[in-house]
Amino acid sequence: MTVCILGAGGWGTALAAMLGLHGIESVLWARRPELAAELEQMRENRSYLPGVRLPPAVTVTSDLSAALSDQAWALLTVPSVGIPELLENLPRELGVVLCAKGLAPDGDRLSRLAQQMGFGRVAVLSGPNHAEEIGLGLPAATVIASSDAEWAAQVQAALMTPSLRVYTSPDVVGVELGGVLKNVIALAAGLIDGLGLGDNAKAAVMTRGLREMGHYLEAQGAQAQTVYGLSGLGDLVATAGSVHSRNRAAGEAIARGEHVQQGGKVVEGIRTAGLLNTWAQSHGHELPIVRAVARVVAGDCTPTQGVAELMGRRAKEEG
Ligand SMILES: NC(=O)c1ccc[n+]([C@@H]2O[C@H](COP(=O)([O-])OP(=O)(O)OC[C@H]3O[C@@H](n4cnc5c(N)ncnc54)[C@H](O)[C@@H]3O)[C@@H](O)[C@H]2O)c1
Ligand SMILES: O=P(O)(O)OC[C@H](O)CO
Repeated sequence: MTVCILGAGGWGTALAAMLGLHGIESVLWARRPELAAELEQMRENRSYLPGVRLPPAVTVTSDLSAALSDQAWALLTVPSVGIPELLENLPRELGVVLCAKGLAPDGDRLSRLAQQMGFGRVAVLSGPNHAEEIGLGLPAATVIASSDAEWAAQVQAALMTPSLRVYTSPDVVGVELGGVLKNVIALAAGLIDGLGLGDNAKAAVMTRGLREMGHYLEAQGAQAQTVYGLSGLGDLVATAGSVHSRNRAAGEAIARGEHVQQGGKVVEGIRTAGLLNTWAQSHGHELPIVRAVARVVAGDCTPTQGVAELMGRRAKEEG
């Protein structure tokens, strides 16, 4: 079989390269013909994943219908802002595996958006998976979540290789939102790094951040234990502590007073922080770290003021 991957940024390229390393064929769709041509020719995605070779088993195209030819399902690896438009252009009978770690424009889950748009088979793929490492074939684990267990098992079998261990889960909400929220907490961890506040502060922000993730996941109907799995705690650890993470690096850059460019490599946590903060305020929930990050990235307070606000919250039980 040929795995269909829609989106030729770092993540789509890494998945194609990893499958190719193990002799599994894939077709990688890039929206821009010039990027597709460059990838086909150079066998490397120098803009989004430099240093990772595209094995011969990877075919690149900018023709969406050609990429979808004879495909029962596809991995959607474009950033969350591009998902609505991409879904619009896909046949509703296609099984869609959402790989973006962000939210729909109205703050809802992308998997719910796909269902509302009429897709019958919807899954999410999420876990501690830096493209830079997956693309080189370094060992990693991830989770495919869908309410359709039989189909999830098919996708699991298609993606499982000696370098990627794929688990299934029925908890779409929990797996999807773990990957979404960890980006905001990783941004907070980057702010701590950039301010030079030390390991204790970073441990505090990650641990209290995990609690916020759990609070939000439960409010959205996720299973309680999912936040402690690969897509929650696992991805938080991988992202908040990584040299590869764009979210952590963005926090560090903001704390140093640098401008974070939007439009290059995607930093999902920036947009997510605002959407989650709006939700928390309108629904009367406390997500203090999310709120602090949202305020900092919106320019409503400085990183130092954000930390002071968190430290000055009322005394309470850990819970
Ligand atoms: N990079 C990683 O390590 C990684 C791992 C797991 C999940 N993710 C998630 O995957 C998603 C994509 O991340 P990435 O790292 O591949 O991004 P990236 O910044 O490397 O590349 C984004 C790519 O998407 C393209 N694009 C942008 N808008 C588009 C649209 N409307 N339609 C089609 N293509 C569009 C861009 O041209 C570019 O090729 C994000 O939600 C990210 O959180 C990334
Ligand atoms: O580079 P980031 O911060 O978008 O993180 C990439 C992946 O989500 C890590 O699992």
